[in-house]
Amino acid sequence: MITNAFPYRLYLVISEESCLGRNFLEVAEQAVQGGVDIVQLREKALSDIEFLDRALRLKEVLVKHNVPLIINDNLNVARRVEAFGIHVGNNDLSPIEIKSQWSSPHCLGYSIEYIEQLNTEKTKISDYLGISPVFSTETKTDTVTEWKLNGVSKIRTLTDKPLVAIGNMNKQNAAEVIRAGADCIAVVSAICKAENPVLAAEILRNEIERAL
Ligand SMILES: Cc1ncc(COP(=O)(O)OP(=O)(O)O)c(N)n1
Ligand SMILES: Cc1nc(C(=O)O)sc1CCOP(=O)(O)O
Ligand SMILES: [Mg+2]
Repeated sequence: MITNAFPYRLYLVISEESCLGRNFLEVAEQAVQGGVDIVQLREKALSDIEFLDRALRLKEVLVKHNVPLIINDNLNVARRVEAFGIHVGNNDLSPIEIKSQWSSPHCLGYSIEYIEQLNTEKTKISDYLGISPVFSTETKTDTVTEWKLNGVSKIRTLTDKPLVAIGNMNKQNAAEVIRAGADCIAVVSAICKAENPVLAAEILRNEIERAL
């Protein structure tokens, strides 16, 4: 469920390469203008120095709009950029390590790929959970469980943590995924590959709001 610590509804996960050759900073700012209220920088192929450079530039844009920055996977970059938080999955630095190395109140997101994860210490100490993936997607293919709507509902019955739905989320399915129990919708393609990222974010935001 939504908390004061995680009040976000529309979550952009962005990388330079997802933006079809456009400037990713402009795409991020347009997304925020359309209603994105939290942004994750996910760069899988850059060096730490390059990742840090992109993160610093993105943070400069987001700070103007009071929108928090989450860093994917890389705790060094997250610390150096003084990010709001970090998102990790089962193949990354463990949430327990992160909490011990980077004190609260930083926000820790953790991907849920197996139902059994809901009973673990890693989940208990995380600030939000990524439902990974709700629907399979070409953007990330090394996934395990396609949760679908009934998976979202099942996870909802087992935890009060804020739930972020990710994986092929778009304007056609956002409302039903919220109604199934997600609190927040995370997207790459639906905004980064949209002809008009402002409009794409506005439509997604409206779909979310109408389902609440
Ligand atoms: C909001 C959100 N949810 C899930 C993920 C996936 O994280 P992970 O499982 O660590 O996979 P990679 O993104 O690192 O490939 C995410 N990034 N964001
Ligand atoms: C970054 C990420 N994580 C996923 C997961 O399942 O954990 S799916 C994904 C990519 C989502 O991209 P799109 O909105 O283009 O489907
Ligand atoms: Mg990861």
